[in-house]
Amino acid sequence: KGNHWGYGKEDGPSIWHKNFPTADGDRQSPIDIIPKEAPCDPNLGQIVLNYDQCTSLNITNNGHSVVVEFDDTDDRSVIQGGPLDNPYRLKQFHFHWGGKGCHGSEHTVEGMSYASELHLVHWNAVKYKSFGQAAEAPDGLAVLGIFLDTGDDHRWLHMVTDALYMVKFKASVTDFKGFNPKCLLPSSLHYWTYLGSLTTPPLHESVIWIVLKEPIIVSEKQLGKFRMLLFSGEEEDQRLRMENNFRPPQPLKGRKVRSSN
Ligand SMILES: CN(C)c1nnc([C@H](N)S(N)(=O)=O)s1
Ligand SMILES: [Zn+2]
Repeated sequence: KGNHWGYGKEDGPSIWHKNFPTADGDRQSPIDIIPKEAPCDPNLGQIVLNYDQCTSLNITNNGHSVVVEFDDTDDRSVIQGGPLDNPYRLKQFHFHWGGKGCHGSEHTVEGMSYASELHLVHWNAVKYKSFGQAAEAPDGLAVLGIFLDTGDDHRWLHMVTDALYMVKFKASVTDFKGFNPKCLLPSSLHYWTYLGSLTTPPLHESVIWIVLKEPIIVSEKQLGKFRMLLFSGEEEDQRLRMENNFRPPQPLKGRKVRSSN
């Protein structure tokens, strides 16, 4: 069907342009970040995350990733500062990861990919009335990208991985209250920023990307739990393991990447 897409040979990133022509646009994401070509911009302030009043609602398997959704009916949890002219409301976060032993981040740094990448998706509720409207505006969304590298167990990620068995199948959802994603941040908020897009269809070119330089560390065991998720629904006969749900880097097309100090 027209809006079907996935990460397989027949429906993956190299095919998306057929149903989603924006895939060939001038500000597509992710990209390969080259630090020495991303000069420090002294006008870039620090980013400020006000997540203390955030309200997580549920965790769901949407057939492409595992998503934790938030109550975004008011400005209780926002990101502001840095390249942003307004506060942007937290709507959801999700992950992208690889297969066993393979890397699965979307952004790369000088050609190097990390094991996984966490995206915290925010929208500009000052200028736009809804997420949907913001998602189609050039300054509508702000996505905070955090790399996951492997090493020791992450002390808080278990709160997410312990819930994954409840959302094994596509379209499954379960309550997920009281989770504050502040616990998934690295110690430094230094970042790269550039103008890009959603990395999954419809690939709208509406994202101000803020990619943190410092990865968080999670264990192989914790990452392995993401791979028990399935792309397929409970009623489907094939058991397609959810892994390698990342889009490869896209052409920069003259864009400038800036660095906070
Ligand atoms: C509708 N929302 C919240 C999103 N649509 N596409 C999203 C992509 N997974 S990403 N990676 O955030 O661009 S997130
Ligand atoms: Zn994403």
